[in-house]
Amino acid sequence: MASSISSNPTSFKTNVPCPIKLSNSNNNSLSFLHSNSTLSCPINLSTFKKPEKTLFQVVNVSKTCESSVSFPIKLSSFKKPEKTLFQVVNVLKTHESSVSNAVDPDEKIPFQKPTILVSEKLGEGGLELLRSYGNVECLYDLSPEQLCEKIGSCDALIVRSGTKVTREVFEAAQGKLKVVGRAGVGIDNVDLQAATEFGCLVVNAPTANTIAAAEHGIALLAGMARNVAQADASMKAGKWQRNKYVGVSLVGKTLAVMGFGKVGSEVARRAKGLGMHVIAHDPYAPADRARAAGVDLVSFDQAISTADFITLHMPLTPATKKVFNDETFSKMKKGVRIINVARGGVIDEDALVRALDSGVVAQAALDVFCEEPPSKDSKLVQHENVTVTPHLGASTKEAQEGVAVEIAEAVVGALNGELSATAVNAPMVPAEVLSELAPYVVLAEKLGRLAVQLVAGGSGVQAIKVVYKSARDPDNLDTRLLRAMIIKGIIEPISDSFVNLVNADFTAKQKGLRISEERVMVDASPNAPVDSVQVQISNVQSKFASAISDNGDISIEGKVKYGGVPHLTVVGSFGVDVSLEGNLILCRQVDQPGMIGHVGNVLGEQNVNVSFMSVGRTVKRTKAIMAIGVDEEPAWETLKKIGEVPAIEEFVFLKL
Ligand SMILES: NC(=O)C1=CN([C@@H]2O[C@H](COP(=O)(O)OP(=O)(O)OC[C@H]3O[C@@H](n4cnc5c(N)ncnc54)[C@H](O)[C@@H]3O)[C@@H](O)[C@H]2O)C=CC1
Ligand SMILES: O=C(O)C(=O)COP(=O)(O)O
Repeated sequence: MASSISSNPTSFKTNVPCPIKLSNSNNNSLSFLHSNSTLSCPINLSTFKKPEKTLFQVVNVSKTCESSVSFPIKLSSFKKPEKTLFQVVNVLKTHESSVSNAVDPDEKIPFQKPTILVSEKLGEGGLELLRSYGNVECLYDLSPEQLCEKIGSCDALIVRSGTKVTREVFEAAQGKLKVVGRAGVGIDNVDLQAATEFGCLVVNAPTANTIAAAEHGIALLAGMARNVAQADASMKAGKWQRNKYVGVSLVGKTLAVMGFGKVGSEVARRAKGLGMHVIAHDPYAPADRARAAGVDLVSFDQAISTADFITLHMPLTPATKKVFNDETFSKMKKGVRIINVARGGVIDEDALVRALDSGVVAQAALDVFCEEPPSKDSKLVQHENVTVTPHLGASTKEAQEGVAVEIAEAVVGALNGELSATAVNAPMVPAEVLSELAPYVVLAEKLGRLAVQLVAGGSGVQAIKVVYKSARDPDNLDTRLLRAMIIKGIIEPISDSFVNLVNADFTAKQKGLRISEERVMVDASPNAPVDSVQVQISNVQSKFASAISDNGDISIEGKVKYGGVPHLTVVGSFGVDVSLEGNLILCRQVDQPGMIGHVGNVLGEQNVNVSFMSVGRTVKRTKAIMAIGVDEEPAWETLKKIGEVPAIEEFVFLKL
């Protein structure tokens, strides 16, 4: 008879402040408790070999922690929280012990305030909000070394464009850093790949400085056209040079907006108000949005070759790096004027100096530079036809207050484990979609968790297929969030990886998991985004043979029912209906009267509370599957007794 108990007892997440404590919840087991019950790790001490050393070993493990250890152990003070817990469990597994007097399990665990490092000047409104939630440290002008030294004790980091958040920073954080907040738009100063690998969420504040940047672009455009900065400097030097500073008019001139996003479109609107003819180039902007603004979307070459003024508003990406270079300057109208309020790196600065010297570019007005601040002897900065500002696009009082509040809200939300609408390295789901998907997120994680526990040891999970059935058009179903949660459910029970929305796809790839998805339209309620979710694992054996469907895969399916509760509805070829709460026992039995009572009695005698029971069968009086929801984890002896009921052919205990 096949039987099993899940061998990996851990289930935890660390993207919230996570105080844990060890407690002897009864004479025979040691439990990790967690304040918001996401961590639950009962360890059966009867299997340990050296009882007296257990506690000592745990303390030794905790010496990898920065501060001295006392019970309760605070996971948040460890350098690698997710690894630490796993290590502790491993140490405990090598011993046999009962730890008496560890901690009172009923003792309340205080909320530990997260540490938030603010490395650049942030508006007071945002700081206030952060202070009401965590311990805020404002440390400006840290060197890269100082930042790496400091980051190991921080849960969140808030930066603007001046702090380079490199791979070294994430490495130095050793898993402690949960979120980087960019108080602004451009995230080219954050190593997103490294953040993703380390499961660190990156959020930005994409809207609050749009108008400030657009207004600065217009200020540079008008100021450059009329030589305002040069004339001012000349007068301050005691001169009166009216003939030297004759400008050019804007009205009737063609302005090419490169990057028709938030800032670009606001610049376009304002330029039209100045009487300019505005064209734009943006490979990803919808033509109808441009048309509605009275702007023609044109090709890159058309834009740069017809414009009198070119204003840059695209992000710095590998595709846009140095797109303004010798070759593209040579295609421009002689005497063109360029404004850059986007990123210095989109221009080859040496090539721009050459274009200015040759007169192809008459003037440039630059707020941003490849290297910030640029060197004091930069030929570009010193060029007499160039106007410069020290990255001031977002620097208005209004924008800075707005950005500070926007980022503080995003960071606090992320520390609370909420999904962020401004995440840049995780599925970004609009708030209304998020609330609609929330119950399915729980269902997805539980189905992943169940499916992987059905795999027989040594099978090696590789190919996973997820089928979403929905009454809605498959193209309107954004499944990224659900896929990530299924991956989390699959990976966490079988490894020491900490998986979150940020690193789910990356971790799956690293572990060699191939996830394919299918969206199927079915006749169901259009009010629900999803009718059912099915998880199949191919090419594996199951420790519960009945979970194998007709096509040879482990297959389980679930639905969200009755006010948002996730239910398991299909196991293999058997229909069942059991809510996915607590733990689950699946039994295959000969379909005959009295089975529910029999098994219920065995559990009742051991004081295991049955929360739900459901029987599913394919043919009457042949085989049936009984799904039993239990609040407590039954002792091994109890499960054994279930297995000894003559009509029961196989059973499995699964932890949700
Ligand atoms: N100087 C400053 O203080 C500030 C600078 N910025 C910078 O301005 C830029 C634009 O910001 P937003 O408008 O808020 O971003 P956005 O994301 O709303 O717009 C960027 C637009 O560029 C387009 N784009 C992408 N690749 C392109 C390419 N190869 N050619 C042409 N267009 C391309 C995108 O499709 C998008 O429409 C960013 O680089 C941002 O960092 C933003 C605020 C302040
Ligand atoms: O938001 C952006 O992209 C900006 O460039 C603004 O940068 P800052 O926050 O002023 O350092």
